[in-house]
Amino acid sequence: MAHLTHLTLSHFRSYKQATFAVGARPIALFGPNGAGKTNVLEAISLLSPGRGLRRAAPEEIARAPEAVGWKIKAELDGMGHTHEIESRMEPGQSRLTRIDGKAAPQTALGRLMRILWLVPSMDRLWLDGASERRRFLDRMTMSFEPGHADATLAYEKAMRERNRLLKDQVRDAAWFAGLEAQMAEHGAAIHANRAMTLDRIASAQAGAATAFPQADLALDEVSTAQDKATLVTALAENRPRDLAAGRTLIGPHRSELQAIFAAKATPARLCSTGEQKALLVSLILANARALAEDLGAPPILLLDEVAAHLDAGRRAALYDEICALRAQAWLTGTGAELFAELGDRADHFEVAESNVGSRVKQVG
Ligand SMILES: Nc1ncnc2c1ncn2[C@@H]1O[C@H](COP(=O)(O)OP(=O)(O)OP(=O)(O)O)[C@@H](O)[C@H]1O
Repeated sequence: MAHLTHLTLSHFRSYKQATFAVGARPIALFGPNGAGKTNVLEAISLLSPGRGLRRAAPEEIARAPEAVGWKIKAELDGMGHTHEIESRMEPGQSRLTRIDGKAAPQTALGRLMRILWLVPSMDRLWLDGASERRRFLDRMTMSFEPGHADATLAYEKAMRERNRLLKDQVRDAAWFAGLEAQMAEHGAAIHANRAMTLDRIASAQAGAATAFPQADLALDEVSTAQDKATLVTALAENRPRDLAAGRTLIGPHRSELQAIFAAKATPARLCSTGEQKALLVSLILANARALAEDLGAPPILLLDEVAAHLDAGRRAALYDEICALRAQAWLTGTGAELFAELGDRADHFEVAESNVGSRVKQVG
């Protein structure tokens, strides 16, 4: 079972310096608003590729007012192997990753451990714009296939260049054809990876004894060609419309992830707030179960205020399912509820703000 054993935060947001040791079982962080609970989860999320669960600019994370750069150090126990992971930023430099003392690309983190998260801003996932849902789908996809990140970056790079041609009204057919071939190649890979994710999630939901409602996911590809040959033709044919719009109007960057509350045949956006949250939890748990099956170990889960909008029955089911998964889940909450409901199935830490920055103290 892959889990963190130690976490040290230096000059990270509200933390000047904090170290804590944790076990493999769930970890409950409780404390008042602004104490620094989400900051801990964000630090862990920065041990995976990307900008973390707040999608913050790396320089914004350095502890104000001194802002001398920040560092996160963690020890990972991954099925018998231990690793030391460091993610840091010095002022004026870009983010650096080290694994076992050696510089490593961020993508190496995605292969070392899988981290999934649910944060309160995702409570609006089914209501907000399609780009949030694509991001959600792509994060699930990267958890199954870390190489999905490379395909996405390569596709976006080629698309940005094509968009520049469109904006500047350049009409060089060979130039367009070269970029469209790249977009089609990576776009087809993106589509295939996303389709594999939907299959994996559907079977993980169908085969599980869970109290959470099944969310049927589908990709609306109305304007999106799916294989390389069709996409390259569609991009070429769409050039006049794209030139008029000044940007690329078709491709996997426009796909829409649709979700249906299966038992009610209701689109997620029309469900109640609690039902929408339950669908999200259902997907995260399915993602975690599928990964546990693929890798032989569950992912690390970061669940920020996950209890919000869930009724008591669903909260109890969530905690039971996390424990059954044997995942190292990091949960936050402001009150005694988390303490009472998780009881001695979790290690409890009190987070408090002091004059030397946030503090984390184990209390049970
Ligand atoms: N770069 C930074 N430097 C110093 N403090 C920061 C920085 N970024 C954020 N903070 C502070 O960190 C504090 C803790 O934030 P965090 O989101 O972790 O709180 P929380 O315990 O999750 O609270 P809530 O229950 O309200 O969600 C906030 O008061 C915020 O102002």
